[in-house]
Amino acid sequence: MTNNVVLAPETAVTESIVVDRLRKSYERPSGGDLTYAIDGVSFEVPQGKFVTLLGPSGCGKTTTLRCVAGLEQAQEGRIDLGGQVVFDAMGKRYVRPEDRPIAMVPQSYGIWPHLKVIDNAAFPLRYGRNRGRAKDVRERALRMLDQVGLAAMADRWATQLSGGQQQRLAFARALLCEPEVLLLDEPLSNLDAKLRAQLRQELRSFQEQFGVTALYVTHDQSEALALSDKVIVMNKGRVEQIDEPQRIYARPRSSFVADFIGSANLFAVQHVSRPGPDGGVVAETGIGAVLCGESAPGARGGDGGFVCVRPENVQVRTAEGERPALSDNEFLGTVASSEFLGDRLELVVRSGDVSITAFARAGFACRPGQEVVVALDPGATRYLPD
Ligand SMILES: Nc1ncnc2c1ncn2[C@@H]1O[C@H](COP(=O)(O)OP(=O)(O)OP(=O)(O)O)[C@@H](O)[C@H]1O
Repeated sequence: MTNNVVLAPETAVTESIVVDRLRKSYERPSGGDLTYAIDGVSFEVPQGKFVTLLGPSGCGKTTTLRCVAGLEQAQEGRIDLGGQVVFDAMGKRYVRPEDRPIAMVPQSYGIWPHLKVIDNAAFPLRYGRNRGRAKDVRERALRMLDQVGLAAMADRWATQLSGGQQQRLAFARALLCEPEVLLLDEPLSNLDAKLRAQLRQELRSFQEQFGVTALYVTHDQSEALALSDKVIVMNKGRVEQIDEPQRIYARPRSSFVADFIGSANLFAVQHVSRPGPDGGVVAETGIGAVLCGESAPGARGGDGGFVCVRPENVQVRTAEGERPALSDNEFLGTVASSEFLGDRLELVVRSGDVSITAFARAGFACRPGQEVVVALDPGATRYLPD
């Protein structure tokens, strides 16, 4: 592949990033079967949006981000940034990282230790893609440092900053590149939990203020849900689901997504009825017949799949009498464990050979071994055909 830096003509752009059927394998030094680190990854990010690549270690998030940056080349697929084709395996087009309209904030901040804070911030104005355009380099860098709360430390050595301050400096420097797309590879992972929560909100508000498109990599689901306009959930090199955070949580498409995001009860299904016009099904499970108000795409009548219900959508009440009356989606069970979490109890109830996790109010009186009735809210109970 040649280092062709000729760009396609500008077109009307609404998508800042278009990734189309990207496939990449790494060569194995010891030989053996080729496996794809990313295998047919496609997604689009509209201008000014914040989109997160989320998934477990090794699922291909960083490889995808590095392909967008131009630090890796895929064997198949195409990437457009800001309406320009920056990579096309078929057309043999590859634009070098320094010629792409991007800035990258790596996990380790990428701060130059031998430079003062101000010179780190001013680096892209002096040596970057837009060098020579800015006359008032120091003033512009100072203004940006002021925005991220570091102006008073401008003349310190960069190594004299705390981790959180270095992260802000890395962010200021990236924004001074005036990128179309900001690429962030787990930029908060070296910070403690409290600082992470504070900085992620700051990061989001800077991103919105500057109107830059952000592609963010994390394996931390709460970070992804809190920050993103859309989340791309990846598993084994493939995209499992692309959706808004609320939909990812409430309407997972697969048992993998349901299990990876938050906690979920997943009951194996022996047999399921054909979905009705509203997507509802009746699923035969180890606890009996469960009414599911919705099905994920691809559901048909037949065998297999899972019922998915979040613990907050399971109600628990004390079983009254020897044979308590049960309505639809109510099941008799025995409390296996009860944990006090401050604002609520987390209960595990055994029903048949199935364990159901539920939340109850902190004052709910129950003890292990006690008989209870669990009720699954049909509107929040979902059938996943995978
Ligand atoms: N330079 C490389 N050479 C060989 N294999 C690699 C290389 N980089 C990544 N891989 C493999 O490609 C797969 C995807 O890796 P990648 O770093 O993209 O995953 P990730 O989702 O970002 O993981 P993490 O959250 O741990 O950083 C993994 O199986 C990994 O071992």
